Amino acid sequence: MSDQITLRRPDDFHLHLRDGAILEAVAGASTDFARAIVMPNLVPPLTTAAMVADYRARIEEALPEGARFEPLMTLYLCDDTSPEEIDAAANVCTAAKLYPAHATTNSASGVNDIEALTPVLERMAERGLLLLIHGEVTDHAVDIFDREAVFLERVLDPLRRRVPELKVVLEHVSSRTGIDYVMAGGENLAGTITAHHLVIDRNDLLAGGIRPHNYCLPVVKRAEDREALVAAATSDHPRVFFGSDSAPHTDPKKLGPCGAAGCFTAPVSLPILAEVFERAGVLDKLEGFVAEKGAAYYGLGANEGTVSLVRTDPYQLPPIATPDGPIAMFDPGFALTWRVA
Ligand SMILES: NC(=O)N[C@@H](CC(=O)O)C(=O)O
Ligand SMILES: [Zn+2]
Ligand SMILES: [Zn+2]
Repeated sequence: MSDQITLRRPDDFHLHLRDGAILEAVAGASTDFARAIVMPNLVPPLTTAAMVADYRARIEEALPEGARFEPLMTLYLCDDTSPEEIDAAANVCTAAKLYPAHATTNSASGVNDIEALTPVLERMAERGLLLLIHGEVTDHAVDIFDREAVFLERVLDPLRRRVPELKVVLEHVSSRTGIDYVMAGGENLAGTITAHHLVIDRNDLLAGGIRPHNYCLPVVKRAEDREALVAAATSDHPRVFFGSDSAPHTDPKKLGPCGAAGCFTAPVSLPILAEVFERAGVLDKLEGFVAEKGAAYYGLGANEGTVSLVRTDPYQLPPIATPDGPIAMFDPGFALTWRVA
């Protein structure tokens, strides 16, 4: 049993850094990662290349002195996005993000008519921008636990047939159906998996008392779904890789009568992943999941340098303080025994 793991510096292919005081508070929490795909669901959302460029400058400003961390930027697609905006975005963005309108946090300005977006998606394919997707339908008649599976047949499959040359990432895959679909999807479809979807299921959200800090979207599902995600993450599949979806909200936002969706995982992601891969008996595959496969799919070079994890006495991390209240650290339900050196 090894007591140290050294990996090529990893990437986080789905991260929320927020803005203002929360950005200040959390920017330093992701700098074990060399790069991260930064989500555009701010208030207001980043619907133009100019807004993205300004936000990128605010992130650089908020990073700790000397941090080696490259934010990879994304454009927020809406019904009004034009192919010309894609041309402009190609200079500052790595990808564009599709939120079905009202699917998740700050998605009210997302896309209502996805088919009408086809010329925009075609331009993205020409420009080499990836399409990142929050893959849930918003139809109230569809049970929330089925919304990812229904999205695949109603929305994603037709979209991929309309624009087959577009590189797509189904983000934060949460179900067996979803990950099976990704793994069978061919070379222009990939999936990201979070740390929290690998360690909690809906019992951890709802059994024995409701735990708002375990509430995220897509909502965590059955144990068998979690097991399918662990099997995929720890496999050799080339297009399944890590995106934390670390999504900080202050406790006043999480604990109200209509609590916000999102788990703050950035500081604990790597220790949780080490535990998951160790339990699966494949610690040697962790580097592929966090530092190789995603970069290859995105067409990015491999990172320079390494990060080490060392085995340690069980520990927990405290919340992060902000002027608007604490941001609780995601609790995987077991004590962490790996620490970033
Ligand atoms: N995952 C979440 O539960 N929340 C994210 C939005 C998202 O990624 O869907 C957030 O911005 O808070
Ligand atoms: Zn999402
Ligand atoms: Zn997210």
